[in-house]
Amino acid sequence: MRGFEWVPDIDHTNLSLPFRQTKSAAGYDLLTIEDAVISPGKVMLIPTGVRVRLLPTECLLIYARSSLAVKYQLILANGVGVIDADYYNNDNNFGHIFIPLVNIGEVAVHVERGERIAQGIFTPFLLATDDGNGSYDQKTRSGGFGSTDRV
Ligand SMILES: O=c1ccn([C@H]2C[C@H](O)[C@@H](COP(=O)(O)OP(=O)(O)OP(=O)(O)O)O2)c(=O)[nH]1
Ligand SMILES: [Mg+2]
Repeated sequence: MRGFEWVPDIDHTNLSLPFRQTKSAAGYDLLTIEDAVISPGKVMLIPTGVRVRLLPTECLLIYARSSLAVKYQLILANGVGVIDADYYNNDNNFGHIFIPLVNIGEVAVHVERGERIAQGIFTPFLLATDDGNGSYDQKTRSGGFGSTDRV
C-alpha cells in the first residue's frame, strides 16, 4: 500500500492531500499547512501535515517546484529530499514530512497555508548485492534530519 495520509492531530481543514495537477504529472504537489515568512539567506523547515506509506524498496523524492524557484527564488536547502520508508510513523513525529526551503533572493518571501511548496515523486531503488550480510549494524529509525547520527 503506497500513499499519503494526514499526520495525526493535524488541522487539515480545507486542505487536500498531495495530488498530481495533471494526468501525466510525475509529482504529487505538497502543501504548507502554515503561513511563513522566509527571510533572504534563511532556511525554514515548512510542515506539510502529511506522511507517506511506502514499500520497503521505495522512497519518495522531494523536488522543488520550478515556478517557486523562478518567481520567488525559493529552492530546497537539501537539493533533493529523500523520504525513507521507515520514516513513516516514527516515534518522534509520526513521519511528518518537512520541506527545508531556502530563500536565495534578496527580499523576504511569504508562503501561505495551502500553497504548493514542493513535489514528491515515488521512486523504487536497488540494494547492493551483498546488502544485509551482517557486516554492519542497521538501527531502527526514530526521526529525521540527523536522527541516525551517532553522538
Ligand atoms: O526534505 C526532507 C528530507 C528528509 N525528511 C525526513 C524523511 C527522511 O526519511 C528523514 C531523514 O532524511 P535524510 O536521511 O535525508 O537526513 P539525515 O540528515 O541523514 O537524517 P537521519 O539521520 O534521520 O537519516 O527526514 C523530510 O521530512 N524532508
Ligand atoms: Mg539519513
